[in-house]
Amino acid sequence: MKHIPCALTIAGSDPSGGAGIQADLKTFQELQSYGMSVITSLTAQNTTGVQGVYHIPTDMIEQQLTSIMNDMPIHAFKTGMIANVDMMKVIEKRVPEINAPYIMDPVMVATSGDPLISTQAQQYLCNHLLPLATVVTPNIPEAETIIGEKINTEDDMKEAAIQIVKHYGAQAALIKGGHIKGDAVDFLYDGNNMFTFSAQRIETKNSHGTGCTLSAAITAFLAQGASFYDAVKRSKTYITLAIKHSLPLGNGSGPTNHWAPRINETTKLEEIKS
Ligand SMILES: Nc1ncnc2c1ncn2[C@@H]1O[C@H](COP(=O)(O)OP(=O)(O)O)[C@@H](O)[C@H]1O
Ligand SMILES: Cc1ncc(COP(=O)(O)OP(=O)(O)O)c(N)n1
Repeated sequence: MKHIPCALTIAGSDPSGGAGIQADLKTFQELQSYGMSVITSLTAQNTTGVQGVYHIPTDMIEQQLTSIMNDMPIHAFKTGMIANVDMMKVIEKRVPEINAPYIMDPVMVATSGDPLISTQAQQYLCNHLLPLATVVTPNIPEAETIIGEKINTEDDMKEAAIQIVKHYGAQAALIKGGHIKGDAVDFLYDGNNMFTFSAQRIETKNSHGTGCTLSAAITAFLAQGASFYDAVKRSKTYITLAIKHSLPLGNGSGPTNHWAPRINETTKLEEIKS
């Protein structure tokens, strides 16, 4: 039987389907990796913001992980919303045992401005989980929180990527440029080289879940054995298409379109899946 790439997400649930676990599983499926999930928190949220949160007890988070690890292969995994230090301790213990590329989306605050993790958890994430990450994918506000400095320019973004690798010990850092004016430019530093991934900015308010979707795509491609560079390049193509065809749903910031590569863009689909 052909190798079946298996990708796992450890994250919070977004019942409106644009971000969190739901975005991750849709992305894994679209990009042809088998998707699995461990749910850390249930949020009540929609395109306008977060209305409520219920945290899954840590022993149940651990049990979900155990069930998967005892029975299923994991070729790459990502984390998203990990709301508190106790949850982080469970994940920290399991990362070395999973022994696969670890993509960390350091989710802190939703685009709506609603906080998704506690202040102590932000600190713990920087000091304990970041050093375990194969690649960490902060947006600009998250990168600012990690390094404790403002980021205003593309040079600041590159400097942040270098600092996160050198100071916090992540193997690679991808700083995403969604929250800065101009083209949507992301920088990847892998400890040796700085790579630039650029796309024209698409004028839309419907960008709910862009970060979750991008990191899930990187996870899906790394599960298939892609190199770092290829995984990020193909993921950037995917997220750009997903934003280009984003969906005007809800009264706030609508979701990206996870099936975008199938919309009259067959050449793009080949480009992503090759
Ligand atoms: N309006 C846009 N047009 C094109 N690409 C975008 C746009 N907004 C964000 N992106 C891209 O989407 C990805 C996620 O970035 P970002 O929005 O910064 O993350 P997050 O959702 O974590 O805040 C990045 O590749 C970024 O460059
Ligand atoms: C459950 C959950 N996890 C993560 C996020 C943040 O998603 P992100 O892709 O960073 O984008 P926005 O939703 O902030 O646009 C979330 N909202 N919910």
